[in-house]
Amino acid sequence: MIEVRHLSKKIKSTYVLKDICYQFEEGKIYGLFGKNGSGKTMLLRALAGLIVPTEGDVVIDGKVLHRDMSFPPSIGIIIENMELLPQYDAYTNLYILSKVKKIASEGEIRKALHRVGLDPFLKTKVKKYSLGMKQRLNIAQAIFERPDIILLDEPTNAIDEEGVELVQQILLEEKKRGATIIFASHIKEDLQHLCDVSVKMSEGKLLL
Ligand SMILES: Nc1ncnc2c1ncn2[C@@H]1O[C@H](COP(=O)(O)OP(=O)(O)OP(=O)(O)O)[C@@H](O)[C@H]1O
Repeated sequence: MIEVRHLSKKIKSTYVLKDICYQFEEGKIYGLFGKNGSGKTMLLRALAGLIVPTEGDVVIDGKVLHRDMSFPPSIGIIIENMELLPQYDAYTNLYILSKVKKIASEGEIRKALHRVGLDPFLKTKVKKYSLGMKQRLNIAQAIFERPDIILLDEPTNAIDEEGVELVQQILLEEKKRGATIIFASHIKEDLQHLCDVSVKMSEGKLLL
């Protein structure tokens, strides 16, 4: 379970997150919706431990981020401006990442690529990928180690219709596995129907 306690973030003199209190329950899909600049990415960054709150806490399974741990121990994430390693192919990108935690086998890496609709044996360097192919690889990167928490910022960005269906299928499969999924989107149509809970954000606040 992820508990957000009176979370605020001030950048320069502006609060971009304002006193957010919320509990994300295990094994559910949450959609954060809201206009550009409403704070969705910032909230995902706070949940991932990528920004330190100005006030309040993020508590994961009873442990406070930045006090008891630096980052959530089991997390997969797509965040804005993610950088893949452009000079390598898709498999090598995930293979290099897999050496950090040593959770995923080579077979599991190829399976993750297959799940997002990429050819697991394609030797093309990622720098030659289309935007949609890069986004598919981002999704594979977020799920291939079967994390407990999956945070996805605009997961269907640049993805075609067929790809969106794959993303939908993957989210449902990951939920079935027990993962807690929180995604942010400013488009309601493609993923909202999968959400157990849809939450609206506006001006740094959750509208509940
Ligand atoms: N590095 C930064 N420095 C200063 N302000 C920032 C920074 N990053 C974001 N902000 C501000 O924080 C607010 C929330 O931004 P955030 O990126 O979380 O919005 P969002 O809801 O994800 O928008 P989008 O749908 O465009 O991705 C915005 O007002 C933005 O200008």
